[in-house]
Amino acid sequence: MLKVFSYLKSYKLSIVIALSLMLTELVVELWHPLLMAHIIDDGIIGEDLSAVLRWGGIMVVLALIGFAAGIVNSFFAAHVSQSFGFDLRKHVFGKIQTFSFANFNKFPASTLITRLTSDVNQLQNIIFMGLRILMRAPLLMLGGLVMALIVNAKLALVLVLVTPVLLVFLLWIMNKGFTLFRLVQERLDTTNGVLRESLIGMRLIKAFVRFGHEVRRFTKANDDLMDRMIAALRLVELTLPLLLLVMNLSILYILWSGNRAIGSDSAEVGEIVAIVNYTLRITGAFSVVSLILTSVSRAKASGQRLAAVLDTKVDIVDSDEVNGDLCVKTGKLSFENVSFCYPDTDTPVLGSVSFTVQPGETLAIMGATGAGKSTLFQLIPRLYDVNGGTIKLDDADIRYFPLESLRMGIGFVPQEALLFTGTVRENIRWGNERASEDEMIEAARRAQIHETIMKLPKQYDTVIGQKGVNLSGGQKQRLSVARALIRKPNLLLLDDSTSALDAKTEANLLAALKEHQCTTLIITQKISTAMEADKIILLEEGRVLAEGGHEQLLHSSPLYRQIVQSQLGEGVAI
Ligand SMILES: Nc1ncnc2c1ncn2[C@@H]1O[C@H](COP(=O)(O)OP(=O)(O)OP(=O)(O)O)[C@@H](O)[C@H]1O
Repeated sequence: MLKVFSYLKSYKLSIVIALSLMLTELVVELWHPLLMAHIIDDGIIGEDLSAVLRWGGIMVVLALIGFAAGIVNSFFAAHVSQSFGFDLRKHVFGKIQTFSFANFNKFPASTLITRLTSDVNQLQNIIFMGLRILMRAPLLMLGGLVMALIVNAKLALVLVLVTPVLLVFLLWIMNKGFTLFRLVQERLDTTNGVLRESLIGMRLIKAFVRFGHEVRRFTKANDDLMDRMIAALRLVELTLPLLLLVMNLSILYILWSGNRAIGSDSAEVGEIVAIVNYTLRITGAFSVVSLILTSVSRAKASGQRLAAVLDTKVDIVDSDEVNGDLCVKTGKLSFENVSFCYPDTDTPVLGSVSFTVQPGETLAIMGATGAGKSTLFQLIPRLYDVNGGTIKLDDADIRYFPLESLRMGIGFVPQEALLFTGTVRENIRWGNERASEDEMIEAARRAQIHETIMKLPKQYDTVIGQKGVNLSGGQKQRLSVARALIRKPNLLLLDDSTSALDAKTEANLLAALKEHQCTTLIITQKISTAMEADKIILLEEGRVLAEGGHEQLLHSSPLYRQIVQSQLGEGVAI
């Protein structure tokens, strides 16, 4: 939690200025009842007009000073809170970029969005209020109490008894509220999650006419959020009427005992007016605290949620034995007895997988759905670490490579062709921003997408909608391939990335990849693609069932033969 607030350090001077101005306002506020007492006792009861004018004049000057201090304080409070929010969002976002997939399992996208938006906002609000009014409230209570005791200790005794009890009560409510508001933020995560899924899956929802179902799902999440919010608000809303009741009873007691004190000449009218005035200010301070109690409790819950993100241990980082000089050079890849199961699960997805791909070779990986093909790919750029065995690149354990240079040397085209909002140019150059225009066109040509791009309304400047909505599946796949090729990787991983291409385009793409001698691993379900590879491995339930060239497997693997015959017909010559 302290880590979250450490981002305030950069604004020490502004905070000191804001707090000094807040103190100025406070002093002015505490001075007022004393001046009022002088006006009543010296001026009105003593029938001295000059005393009224003198004390009244001082009162006006002080009020102007307080007013100016309040305005400048607001400027500084706004500057500090907004800058703090900016820094916090930046750092949390930066931290999320370093997360491994195991970390993402703990923090799904919807909760990270809520934390980066709503939770940061809660903290910003509380910092603004803290510098503006919140910190003033306890000081006003303490100052009011001390001043009332100075004016007439006997009459102010009731305040000494009541104020600490109310403070303890407020702290108790704050603590309870914190637990309730943490639940509110969790429900907000769920609501955001449902909303996000519905918006992303809008085409599917319309096609399946599942509009009613989605509305019901959202309404349930929304209802849940409302219920939690009402429960939390009910608790904090109870505090203000209770505080006002106790403080008003105290004022009645002060007036009653003050009346008796005047009778016995142990107090003056001005003193009673001053003490009542201080009691009203203490009541005001309590009201402020109780009104922003919601924000305090919410901010505490939000602070903890953001601290949880910042304190998360990233489990895939450079190892202690990292060799800073290593980078992917030849693209030779070997798996040696690799086994793996996903974090928090105990079912092995890969077991004792071994194979080698020589530099410039193409390896096709085939296997039934769920066999572990995509998982195998994810281990190569260390999106997950192996549980057993070793993966070697250029004959060195991938754990000895600096993570960044390992990933920079690999061109990865995931199963789902994910594009970003922006132009075609921006999407291809996303793979390598330093690439020249010619290099970008070269990558597009190799990916067999250049001709298609030239037919688009603004060619490379054509804007692609969110997630590439205005492109076909095959166009998206080829753009993703171009984005990987612009890096000029020595190792290319294509996860079923040519599935939507027609046979001719696919053959051209594979031929273009071969020309550049980059080691290529390609997951595919199509025999026509696998036949183009130098070597094929058949994966079944996380194990290598067969390995070899097309002809070799036709003779040695009944399963491969079966796949070939199912795709190319029974009459294939063996
Ligand atoms: N993030 C994950 N957490 C836990 N288990 C997972 C995760 N991702 C995949 N799995 C499991 O690992 C197994 C292998 O999945 P993988 O995606 O590697 O298969 P695949 O061979 O690529 O399948 P497909 O051809 O359908 O893409 C499956 O049983 C799947 O349920």
